[in-house]
Amino acid sequence: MGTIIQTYQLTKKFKEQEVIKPLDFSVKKGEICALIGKNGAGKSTLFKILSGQIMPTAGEFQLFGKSGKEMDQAKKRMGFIIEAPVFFPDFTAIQNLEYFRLQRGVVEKKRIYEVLEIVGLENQKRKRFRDYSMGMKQRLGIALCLLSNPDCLVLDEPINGLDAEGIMEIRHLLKKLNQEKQITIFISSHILTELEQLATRYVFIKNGVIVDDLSKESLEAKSKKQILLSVSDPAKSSQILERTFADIQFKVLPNQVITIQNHVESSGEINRLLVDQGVVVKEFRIEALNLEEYFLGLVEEISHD
Ligand SMILES: Nc1ncnc2c1ncn2[C@@H]1O[C@H](COP(=O)(O)OP(=O)(O)OP(=O)(O)O)[C@@H](O)[C@H]1O
Repeated sequence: MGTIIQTYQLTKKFKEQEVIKPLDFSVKKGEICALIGKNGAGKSTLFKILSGQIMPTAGEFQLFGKSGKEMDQAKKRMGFIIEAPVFFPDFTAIQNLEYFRLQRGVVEKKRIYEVLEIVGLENQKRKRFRDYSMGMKQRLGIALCLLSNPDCLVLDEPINGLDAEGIMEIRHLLKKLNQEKQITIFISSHILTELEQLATRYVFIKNGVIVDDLSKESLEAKSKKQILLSVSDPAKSSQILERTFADIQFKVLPNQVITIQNHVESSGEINRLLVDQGVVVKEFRIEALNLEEYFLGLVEEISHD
C-alpha cells in the first residue's frame, strides 16, 4: 500500500508550548483515516503544517513520497479544507466555482458540472450560496477541493455544526469518494461518533501526542456488544449455554461472572433458559463500548499515568 502522508519527528511549538510533540505518522493510500481529539489537541495545527500554511518547528514530512521542492508538485494532488472556504453569498454554486476555477486557471469549465454532480448539488447549482443549508455549504467546499481532481483530501472537522441529515450526507459523500474515486481521506473531528461509521482507521491525539491508532476492525472488536451475567452456578450455566448454542463464545470470569460475546440478539432467550433450569441470575446486562466511551477511557487512562 502506498504512503500518501509521512511525517518524521514532526514538531510544532508556539512560543514555549509544544503543540505537536515529535510525531512519526503516516496515512496510507485508500484509507479514511480519522484524527480524533478534543479541542486544542493539535489537529488543526497538524493539518496546517501539511498544507503549508505554517512551518514545523522541527522534523519534516513527505507527501506522495516527495519532500522539499518536489513536494509543491505533489501538493497539487491534495485537497485541503482547514478553515471553511469563503464563498460569495450572492453567487450561485456555479458562479462560485467558476470564480475559483478561473483564479486557479487549471481545469476545464465542464469540471464544475462534474464536481457538482459528484457532491450531489447538480439540482441546486443555480441557487445562491446564502440560501444553502450548512450541509450543502460543506458539500460545495468539497466540490471546490475536487476541481483539481485530488488523490487525497484533508478535511478539518467538516461535520462540525451540521444537523443529523447534513452529517449523513457528508458521510455518504466521503464514502463514495473513497470507494468509487479511490480518494484517500484524512479527516478530523472532536465529535467521535460522527466518524464511527465512516473511517477505516482511528487515530487518537491528545496534547499533540498520538495516544492510540486502531484499524476499523480492532475498534469494532473493542466496541462490540457483549452480554454480562452474574449467576449462582457458572459451571451449570456454561453447560446450558453450550448445549443450546453450538457456536457460543463466552468467558467465565471471577466472581461468578460470565460474558457472552455472540448471540447478543438472543439475550432474552438466554436469560429465560438459565432461570428455567434453576440458575439464579443476579445480574444480566448488555454491554456496549462505543468509540466515544473508548476514547474517554483512553484519555482517563493516560491522565492517570
Ligand atoms: N497561532 C497560534 N499561536 C499560539 N498558539 C496556537 C496557535 N494555533 C494554535 N495554538 C494552540 O495550539 C494548541 C492546538 O491547537 P489546534 O487548533 O491545533 O487544536 P485542535 O485539535 O485543532 O482543536 P480545535 O478542535 O479546537 O480546532 C491549542 O492550545 C492552541 O491554543
